[in-house]
Amino acid sequence: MTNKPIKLSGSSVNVWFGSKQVLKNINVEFPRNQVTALIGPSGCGKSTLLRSFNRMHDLSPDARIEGEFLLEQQNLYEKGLSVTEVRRRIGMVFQKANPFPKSIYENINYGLKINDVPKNERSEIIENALKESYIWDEVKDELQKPATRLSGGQQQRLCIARAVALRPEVILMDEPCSALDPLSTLKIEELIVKLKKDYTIVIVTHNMQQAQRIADKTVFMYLGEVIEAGDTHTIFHNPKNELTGNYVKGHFG
Ligand SMILES: Nc1ncnc2c1ncn2[C@@H]1O[C@H](COP(=O)(O)OP(=O)(O)OP(=O)(O)O)[C@@H](O)[C@H]1O
Repeated sequence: MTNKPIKLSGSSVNVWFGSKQVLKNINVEFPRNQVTALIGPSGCGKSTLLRSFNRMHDLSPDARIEGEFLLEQQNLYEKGLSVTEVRRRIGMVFQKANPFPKSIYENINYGLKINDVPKNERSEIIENALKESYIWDEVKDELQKPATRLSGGQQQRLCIARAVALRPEVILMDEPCSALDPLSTLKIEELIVKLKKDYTIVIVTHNMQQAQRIADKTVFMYLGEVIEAGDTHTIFHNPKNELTGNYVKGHFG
């Protein structure tokens, strides 16, 4: 198990949608500068847990959330802490790349604007974010082109660039490769492994090979609970819980 300090954690987390409880007494820790994979069968609550950390349920009237969510010492649900500030520090990348229907440049510029980054600093930040996300060489001559004309894999790397431009501390990724071909998937995986030098990454994935290729730590969830968490090699090759073993061997899910 890793000895890295904990960057992000959830304690005694319970979440309901209406009367249905979808997360049950979750305790989870994400080490700094590591990639942690959340795995488990469809509907077990992986996305719900991920989204709780950057307050994506704030606008769901039927969502009820209990527990403590900490980014280091910062309580993410503290009264007076704005959602914009939480999301500046905890970026998110979604399953389906979701560029705005604007130029490549503007896709990144927008977040800088709403976070009050001075205008004269933005071009350099945009260039660096595109470089950091392994897409600069492909788009540097057409920054004014609509982002929606990029391929799916390029759009996803642009969305990662959009997240890193704000210098978050954590990047949450919800099945970022599920809509991509194998080559684009490998590029994103390479990128994720590189990004962990600067960011703490939590990724939801259904791809067991992907979890083993990129995650330092893996958390197995089942029916709204964390069944087992540990270093990825142990979870896949020597799990303590029989349910974990059956899931990673593909016996259900
Ligand atoms: N906004 C919502 N309102 C009501 N129910 C919801 C909402 N979001 C999720 N749920 C329910 O919560 C449960 C957990 O869903 P969640 O998407 O977190 O699971 P998951 O493990 O990420 O699944 P998948 O792997 O299929 O994406 C499901 O039963 C789902 O229907």
